[in-house]
Amino acid sequence: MSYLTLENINFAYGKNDFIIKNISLQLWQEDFTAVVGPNGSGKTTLGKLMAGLLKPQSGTVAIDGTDSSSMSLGAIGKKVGYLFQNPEKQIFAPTVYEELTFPLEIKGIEKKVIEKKAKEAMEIFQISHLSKAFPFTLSQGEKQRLALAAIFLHEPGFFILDEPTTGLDRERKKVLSSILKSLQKEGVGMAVISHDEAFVEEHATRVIKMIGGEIIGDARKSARS
Ligand SMILES: Nc1ncnc2c1ncn2[C@@H]1O[C@H](COP(=O)(O)OP(=O)(O)OP(=O)(O)O)[C@@H](O)[C@H]1O
Repeated sequence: MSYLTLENINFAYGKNDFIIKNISLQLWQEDFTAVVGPNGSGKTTLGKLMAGLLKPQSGTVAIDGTDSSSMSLGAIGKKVGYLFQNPEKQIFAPTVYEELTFPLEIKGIEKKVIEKKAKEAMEIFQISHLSKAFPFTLSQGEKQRLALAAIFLHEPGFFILDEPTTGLDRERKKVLSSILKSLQKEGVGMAVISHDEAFVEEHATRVIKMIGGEIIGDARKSARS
């Protein structure tokens, strides 16, 4: 079964023209899907619709078999993690450690379990040495790995990443690439909005091309396993 299923989606910001025009799309966890296309073609908007952050004027988005219009944002967050183009948008706490532990505390999870989970996430995302740092002083790559670690703690089955390589040097890109590869090995689905052709070439098993709010290409590079 596809993990994300969009059917006849139309979306406009307020009273403006439609930005997304009658898109139907199925995304599978087994794929690493890249969404490409020129600036303004609607990639970010489509990503936010997939993640339930925007609601379409018409059409449906089903997440893991459930119509997302009947799901709370919290319930959606457990299924789909969304990395914003600017990771600063999703960082709130005074330290890296608290950024990771706070959402779990609100959930009422036991302190020892929280500590273990946060430590594990910091190791995976290579930010253990920054545990006590103020998140806003981190580099772009570190902020991004922190945002990814925070998403990871919700254990979503699918990640949607908006331009994840922007502002990363070659080394940081390598770190990100290996993290995404190991997440995918564990069965987490990936959809990446990207202008980075080398990154898309390296990772994507499927490439969706958008122009003017429509899908004009959908090519699979390797068989879905
Ligand atoms: N909050 C908003 N309110 C009104 N219009 C918006 C808003 N966000 C985006 N748009 C418009 O929607 C269109 C599609 O934008 P979107 O960001 O989805 O495209 P994109 O393909 O991701 O572009 P880029 O590659 O530049 O990030 C653009 O014309 C943009 O100006």
